[in-house]
Amino acid sequence: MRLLSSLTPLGQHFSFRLRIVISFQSCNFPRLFTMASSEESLRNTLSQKQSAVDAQANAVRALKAAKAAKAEIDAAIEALNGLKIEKASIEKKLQAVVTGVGGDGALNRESFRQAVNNTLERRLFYIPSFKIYRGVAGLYDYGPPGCAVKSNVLAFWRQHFVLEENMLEVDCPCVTPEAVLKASGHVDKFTDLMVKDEKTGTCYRADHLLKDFCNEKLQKDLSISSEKAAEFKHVLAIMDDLSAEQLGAKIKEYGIVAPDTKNPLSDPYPFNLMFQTSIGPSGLLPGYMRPETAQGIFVNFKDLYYYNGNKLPFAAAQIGQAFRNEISPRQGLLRVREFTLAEIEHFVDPEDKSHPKFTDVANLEFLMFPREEQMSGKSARIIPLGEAVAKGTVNNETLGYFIGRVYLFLTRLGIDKNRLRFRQHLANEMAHYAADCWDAEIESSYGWIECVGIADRSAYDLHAHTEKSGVPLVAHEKFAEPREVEKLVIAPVKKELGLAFKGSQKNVVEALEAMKEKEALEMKANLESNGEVEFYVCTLGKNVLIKKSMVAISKEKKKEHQRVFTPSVIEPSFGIGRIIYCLFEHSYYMRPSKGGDEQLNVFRFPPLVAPIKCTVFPLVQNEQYEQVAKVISKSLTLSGISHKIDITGTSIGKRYARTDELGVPFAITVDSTSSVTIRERDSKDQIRVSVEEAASVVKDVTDGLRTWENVWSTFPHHASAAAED
Ligand SMILES: Nc1ncnc2c1ncn2[C@@H]1O[C@H](COP(=O)(O)OP(=O)(O)OP(=O)(O)O)[C@@H](O)[C@H]1O
Repeated sequence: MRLLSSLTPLGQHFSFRLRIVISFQSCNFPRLFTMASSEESLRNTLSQKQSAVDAQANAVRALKAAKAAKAEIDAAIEALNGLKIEKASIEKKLQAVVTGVGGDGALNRESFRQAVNNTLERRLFYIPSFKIYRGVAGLYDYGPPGCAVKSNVLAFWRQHFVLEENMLEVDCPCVTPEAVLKASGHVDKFTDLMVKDEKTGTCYRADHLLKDFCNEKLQKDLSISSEKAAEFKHVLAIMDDLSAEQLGAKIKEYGIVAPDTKNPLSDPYPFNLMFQTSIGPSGLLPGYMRPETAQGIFVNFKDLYYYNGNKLPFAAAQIGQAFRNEISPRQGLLRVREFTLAEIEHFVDPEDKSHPKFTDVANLEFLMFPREEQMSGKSARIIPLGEAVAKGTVNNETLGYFIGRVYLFLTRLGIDKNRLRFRQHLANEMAHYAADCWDAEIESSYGWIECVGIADRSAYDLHAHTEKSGVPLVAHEKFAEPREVEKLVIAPVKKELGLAFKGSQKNVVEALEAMKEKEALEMKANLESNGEVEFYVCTLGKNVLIKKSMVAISKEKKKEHQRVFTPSVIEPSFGIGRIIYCLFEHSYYMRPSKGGDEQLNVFRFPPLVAPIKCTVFPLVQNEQYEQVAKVISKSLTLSGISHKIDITGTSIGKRYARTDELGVPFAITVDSTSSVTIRERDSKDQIRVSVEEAASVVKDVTDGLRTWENVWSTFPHHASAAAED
């Protein structure tokens, strides 16, 4: 019994069963006792006791085994939980890798975007155009603060580029005759592939649907195999190479349907993005709304070159509206149908693309994403600009110079340098004539967005307009001494060619004249040895047989006084709306109100771009304070500082919150007739200055002549606006 009493509850359970066995057998003792001797009886009792001991020992062993098993089970459960945690963390990491943000990034991005956009629309930074008529997709109005930000961005653009680089600014019409855009290639090639919902007729950009499908699979479907993931990545990489047929085949293969209705889609077909019009009442002169401002500069090259004293290099610049009839405008200001472009066309000698001021930017270091690194699946990394040009990653110094200047422009506006990268175009993204292209991409809640394209377009545009207009858009290099040069002369014999090729004679003549020196000299050698040669005429799409009598090829020596050449063009092209939207996102943050019960919106715009630099508040509604506020307002006006007086009777805390939401960097509060406080938006710190000094202090800080830290240490101050409520 001692043994039993020392057992655990499980042991007692076993012992209970044992006791039943014992008592059952003891019921039979009296009858057995009469039939057996006392020895036998004792033996029986002993044997029964032995059985009981054995049973109890078994029970103890079973209990021990159960205990060991329980420990094992606990350990297994712990291991399972550990594995589950590890799995969740790997899932998060995978999500982070594919989305580029935290594991729950998609949700954060969306709620962040919603918060920014609610504030932007509520405070009239920008709003859908024609809202009372239910709006039109892809058209937006800038309201007062948005307009002010835009005009500040453009003013800084003019300062940073036109003024500091001595550029020639022009302003050309938006309505452009067809001939100009035919020459530039826009009439024939400025297209996107479109698909239609077969039932409703709603249009979509075919590549966007395929891109969205692949991205969604990669980002949200964690169950796809690594082979499938590689396939989707490959499709994304070759997207720009896909023909209409290939794009259509992929859409069918993946079962992509109309996103809004799930209806089947038509085959993709090209849609020209230009808005067509006709110029004048006759309707006989077709025209388009320009899709870019650049063409206005190219067609004026001759006059601008003359204006510049017939000297290269020089740059012309233009700010203006561009129009693109986007198939499916989306993402707010990022893809719209009318937008402001600021473009620079820098004309340079193709044989000398060095830049005298390259050393000014060579030491800049920032995120670059060269073509090779993209192809090998690596990430953008920080590269010194000087190194990128020296190693040939960036094609030439002038292109590199503009990349550096664009970096400085964007970061001074307030774009976060850690969310800005320069991505080189892949070979399939570049036009065949381009020497090199880099996009300044800014990361927003929509991902990485191309905001500035910086391209070396070689001589393509000027060549094209020379050819179509018949006006040579060329530059001259005058030699100090005449130079003897050997020139290749290709003289097709039109009579012979006409007899042989009849209607195709013109194609053959043009192809012969377009031969490069190496090809022409090879033809000459072949004609001399064989008398005839096979020649591929690209516009006919076939070989023709050229005989010796059909063309004369020679090299002649000539004295030349100048070199005539078509300049190369390096073009930085800024989408102002995209830059502004990214700036809104990079500047926005929320902070708790003083009581902590509310989240307040703030735009931390640098003074340079802030829509209003300063607000003036009389602390309470009172005649004397309002008079002081008017005096300060007058001196701010004289100093050229944009500002606003807020004399509403609301609490000072509410008025601060309202201006923080507009991104106003400074607030002057009139709380006496001799001195006032100036509060800085982000730190909420305040200094006390005399009424007479207030405007000049704000001006010094907004103009960047003094820092806030400097004025803070100079004037009496106190931290974090105790009186904000
Ligand atoms: N629909 C648009 N809405 C707003 N900005 C645009 C639009 N299309 C182009 N931009 C801006 O104009 C700049 C120059 O235009 P570009 O022709 O190089 O763009 P793109 O390569 O056609 O742009 P995307 O590929 O995004 O359509 C771009 O870097 C971008 O900032």
